[in-house]
Amino acid sequence: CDPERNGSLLFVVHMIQMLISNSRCKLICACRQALEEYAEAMEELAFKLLELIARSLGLRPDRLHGFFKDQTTFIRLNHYPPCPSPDLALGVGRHKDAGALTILYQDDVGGLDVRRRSDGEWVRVRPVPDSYVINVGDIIQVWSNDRYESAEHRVSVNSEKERFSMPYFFNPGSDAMVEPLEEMVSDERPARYDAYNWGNFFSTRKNSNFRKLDVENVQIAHFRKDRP
Ligand SMILES: O=C(O)CCC(=O)C(=O)O
Ligand SMILES: [Fe+2]
Repeated sequence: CDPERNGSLLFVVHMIQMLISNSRCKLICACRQALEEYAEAMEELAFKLLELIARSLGLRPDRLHGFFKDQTTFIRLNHYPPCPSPDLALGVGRHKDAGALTILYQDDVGGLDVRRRSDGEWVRVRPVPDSYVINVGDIIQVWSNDRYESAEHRVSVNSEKERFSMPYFFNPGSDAMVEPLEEMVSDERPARYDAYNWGNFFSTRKNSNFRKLDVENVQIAHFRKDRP
């Protein structure tokens, strides 16, 4: 064993390790920067959508802004590998988005299904290039006292193609108490929900959101005043 040769081998290994971790770091930094820029653009869009929703409810355009001071907004990067038996597996189990708004980017593979209210059928959301799918979440359903509805959806997998999607979940601060807005409540249409704390609701929900459950996860229906 030649200590000099060993030393230079170790040096080469060390250099390779440095190169690998350096390029990994560069990749992570580039990815981080792209995501930060994306998040900024999404936030701008989310506030515009929030204003449109407020207007559609006859409210001041900035009526809902205050709830988003200490946002718990996040982005998820979803990868659904191909599955040889798509009938036996789901990419994401049925659920409703718990937050205020979801701005979903999906590639051209398709797999998002929305439950049609009239007959309970699952309907595929056809991917449209250069466009987003906007989900109204549970919070807007509650704020609007059921004028808006959070749609149930799921993701089916594809037998041949992998699929990518990137939802931006626009959520209020964890201290926010969610309840029907006073402007949405009247003698003819009393508040349909009791107030709940968003932070507690979300931490309970996210622990089991995407598993196939025998029992229903926490839902806004549990806060309905007319629940059985
Ligand atoms: O991948 C999708 O199209 C939707 C994913 C989804 O519903 C979610 O992450 O909440
Ligand atoms: Fe979702």
